[in-house]
Amino acid sequence: ALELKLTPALILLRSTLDQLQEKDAAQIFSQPVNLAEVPDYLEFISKPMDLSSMRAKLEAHAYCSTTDLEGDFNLMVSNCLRYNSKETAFHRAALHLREVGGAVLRHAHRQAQSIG
Ligand SMILES: CC(=O)c1c[nH]c2ccccc12
Repeated sequence: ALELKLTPALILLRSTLDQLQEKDAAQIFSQPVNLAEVPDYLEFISKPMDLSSMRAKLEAHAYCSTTDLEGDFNLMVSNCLRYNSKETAFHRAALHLREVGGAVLRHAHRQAQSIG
């Protein structure tokens, strides 16, 4: 029902995910790593994660809090830091997203406290 979609908690989660998506301007993290194009990916990464998967989980009510959302964000960033070696653009993009996304999440945690 619409009223369940528009609870303050879901609205905050959606807004937080939208802000994280905006920080990924190059859309490196917007879709799952393509396993057909990157056949060895699962040799290094046991739990792939990306922003589209996070959005699907959010709409399936898989996240109870901004902390849950942060868990998948951190997984997504750490996967990228592990698979892509330090001198790559992807590795540097993950370091940057960790910084700017961390600020987004800290603000979201504070807002979650105020809505109770
Ligand atoms: C986020 C990430 O690691 C990647 C995003 N796109 C990619 C293409 C090839 C290998 C890795 C990636």
